[in-house]
Amino acid sequence: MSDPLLTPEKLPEDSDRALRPQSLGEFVGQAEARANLAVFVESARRRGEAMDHTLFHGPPGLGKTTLAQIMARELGVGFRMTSGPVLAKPGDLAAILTNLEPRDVLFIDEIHRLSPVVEEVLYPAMEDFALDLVIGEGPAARTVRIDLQPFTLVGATTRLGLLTTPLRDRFGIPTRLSFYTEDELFLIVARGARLLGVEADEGGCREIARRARGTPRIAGRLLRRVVDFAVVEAGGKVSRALADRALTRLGVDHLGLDGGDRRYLTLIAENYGGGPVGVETLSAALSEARDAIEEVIEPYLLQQGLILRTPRGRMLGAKAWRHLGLEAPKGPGQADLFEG
Ligand SMILES: Nc1ncnc2c1ncn2[C@@H]1O[C@H](COP(=O)(O)OP(=O)(O)OP(=O)(O)O)[C@@H](O)[C@H]1O
Ligand SMILES: [Mg+2]
Repeated sequence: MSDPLLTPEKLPEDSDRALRPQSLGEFVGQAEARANLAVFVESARRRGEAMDHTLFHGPPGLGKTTLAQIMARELGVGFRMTSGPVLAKPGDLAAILTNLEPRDVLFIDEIHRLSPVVEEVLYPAMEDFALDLVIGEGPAARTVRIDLQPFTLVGATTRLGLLTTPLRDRFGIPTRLSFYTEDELFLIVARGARLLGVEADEGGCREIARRARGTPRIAGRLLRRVVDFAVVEAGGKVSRALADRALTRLGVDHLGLDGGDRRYLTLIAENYGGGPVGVETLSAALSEARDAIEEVIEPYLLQQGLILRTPRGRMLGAKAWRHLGLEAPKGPGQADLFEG
């Protein structure tokens, strides 16, 4: 990614632990998902059964991992964590599954990156809490079924569309996470400042929230950087003026866009007349992986109406032209047909 400050992807130095909410009650936003999960958790507890398999999907940094951990804690069960790319062989997954305690939560991050042979192991495990092992080879080979403890699989993915249908269908509770509102991010920033022991006024917290790209992970990261400026230049106090100055110096504009976002928008405006232009073309021109463009850059720009997805490619919305301070070209097929 072009700008490590604004990427919603997890970076090594994110010491998430301090700011990570520990219970559903502490978790801000995603009201619908939270309310539903509270019911499913309570029901599973009362019945003394494993909660149904749950799939979290949505852009990076919105709280998928956090919610999975909270679920285990609220269910009062163990939490095991792995990820699609880490599970190379069927045996890797089988080893984890056979070691689960009853009703444990097994969290598989990036579940869209499971290899097909590993995914095969998951089907009977999810459906019947069983493993089908093949013993022997050739005509003598036979399948032996091993029972597993009942467990809850929690999957997370930034790319729902890349999940196979059989896998997707085995999740009883699919849950979509969406970008946070400014008010929700305000609460998250204010809580973060409290936990970090920093003096931050309402205007300061709101300025950070407004520029956090709808994403709690970015809100936390911007807060830490603004606090650095506050400590060195403002006696440790985060005010609106200090936050504005710090964020502007960090290249984060008033919509929360960073250099990479602006490069993307400017490219479409200046080289492709506002589009439509295909994502492969953009990927080549920006030297960014197509996945990064689709998973990290575009979701927020789409949500903000800065770009539009059409069958022929991406187009700039009227708001993007205004934001770049450029005149939208007139004529059919241009952005003003898609006033957004
Ligand atoms: N609702 C929330 N309230 C407060 N902080 C939150 C909330 N959701 C997420 N966070 C914080 O944002 C950061 C990112 O959350 P998390 O790691 O759960 O995101 P994710 O969706 O799993 O991201 P990825 O797709 O990259 O794995 C964490 O530091 C967490 O503390
Ligand atoms: Mg995660």
